[in-house]
Amino acid sequence: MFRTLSSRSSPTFRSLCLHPIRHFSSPTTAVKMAGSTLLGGHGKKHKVTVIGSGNWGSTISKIIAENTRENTDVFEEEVQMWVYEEEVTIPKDSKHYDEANGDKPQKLTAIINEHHENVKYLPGVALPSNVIANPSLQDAVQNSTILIFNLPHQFIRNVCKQIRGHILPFARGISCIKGVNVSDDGVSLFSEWIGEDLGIYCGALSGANIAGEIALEKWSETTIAYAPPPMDSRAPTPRSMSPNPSAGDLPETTHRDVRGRVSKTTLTAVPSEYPPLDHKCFRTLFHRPYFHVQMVSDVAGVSLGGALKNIVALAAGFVDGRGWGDNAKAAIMRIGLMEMVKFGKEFFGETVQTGTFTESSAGVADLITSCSGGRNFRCARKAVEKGISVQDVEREDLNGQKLQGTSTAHEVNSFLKARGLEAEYPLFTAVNGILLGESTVDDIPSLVSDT
Ligand SMILES: NC(=O)c1ccc[n+]([C@@H]2O[C@H](COP(=O)([O-])OP(=O)(O)OC[C@H]3O[C@@H](n4cnc5c(N)ncnc54)[C@H](O)[C@@H]3O)[C@@H](O)[C@H]2O)c1
Ligand SMILES: O=P(O)(O)OC[C@H](O)CO
Repeated sequence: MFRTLSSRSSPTFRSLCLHPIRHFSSPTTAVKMAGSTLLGGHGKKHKVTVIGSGNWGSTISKIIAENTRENTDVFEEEVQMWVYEEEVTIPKDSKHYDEANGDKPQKLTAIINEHHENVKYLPGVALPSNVIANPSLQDAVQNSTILIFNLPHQFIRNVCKQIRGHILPFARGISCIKGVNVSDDGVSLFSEWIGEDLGIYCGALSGANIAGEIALEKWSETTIAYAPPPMDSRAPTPRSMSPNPSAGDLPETTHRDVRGRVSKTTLTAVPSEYPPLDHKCFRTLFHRPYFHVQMVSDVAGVSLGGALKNIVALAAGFVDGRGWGDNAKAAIMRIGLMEMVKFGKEFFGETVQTGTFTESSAGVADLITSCSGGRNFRCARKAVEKGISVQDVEREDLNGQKLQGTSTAHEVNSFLKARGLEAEYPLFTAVNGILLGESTVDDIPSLVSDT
């Protein structure tokens, strides 16, 4: 059913492996050197906005604000964080609970700006005071050169609609969203969808990144995929400092999309008054001693890893909830990883590197962590244990946080079904069938068996 993956020693395998950019031996030194020596000396600084403030959005805002504070020659210290405004009651067990206010609901942005804590989506974690919660999308993105998209994928379309025409034409994005966009035309990644919709270049961040652990500064790794568009590396940065596989002989305003085609989006170059937006700059923005960044250029592989592993995590939760133990979970991960690679190769072509799935944090590592303790896994496990739907568990247990696996399973299934390819992806198909009540967990072994 599947093509066999290349053996470790084969040239094909070697050429597909990742070649991370290794910059410096110590993370702290890296931040300092990159900020003061390599990126500084430009007239303007980058302003950063994080669009989204959930569990991961708040954690990423914390990371970024710590780094903008340490690199004020490159970035404006203040980080705007767009918050989907809601009225929130501070929980009684929170240190910010105030007897005088009691259970009176308050605006989430006001709570964050006063107490420097997102009491609803990241309770108990102090945010740096340079994270500014902003309920206005258009105000939050104004004059920002770096836009970090970090919200559940079901909301991104509406958010992009609201900011279109209100961002700098030369802004650049990083999508931290784990999901895929399916339409009649096919399947697209949020990084490419955002880029095309807003007329900017957008890379992707994904990894074995359970937000709660990183917010507590427990060590983890992540992968950032960013292929700087040619016009950015031509103007301010010597080519040798900005690895750029998308360059070549393209005209000034064009670049290659994640599938290796010449993009229809016309880009505006980042003016040379700003420090160059390249791998070093993004590493400086995201890397912390407890959050290690690997820079790559495979945007499709990184985005697909983050999206598709959520379907596999649901399957892992199903078999765990059924009480089948670690062997069954390992089988789910093995089959899931193969379907992820197959999907990437089949629909995103040769630009997708197998090594992104098999070697990076955005691939196999995220699969393992998500199948061990992620929300999709936990909710699916509980649903089977209690005999209720995954959506019911999500509503009851997650306090407004959103699962990405359920909608991704449906979206990927409708894409495969329309092409008559459901049987080629038996695990993805089984998960969708179980969510719809058409199959049971007991059916999984026979559904995924290729013998
Ligand atoms: N939480 C994690 O551990 C984690 C880690 C890595 C990646 N991710 C990915 O990050 C992305 C963001 O997830 P999260 O965990 O930060 O979110 P979340 O599930 O914790 O929070 C839900 C967010 O959606 C917002 N929201 C609710 N209704 C909305 C609306 N109508 N319009 C816009 N926003 C609305 C809420 O305000 C809240 O910020 C997802 O794609 C997720 O897969 C999450
Ligand atoms: O909690 P989940 O299932 O949304 O997964 C969280 C992260 O994506 C794990 O890397």
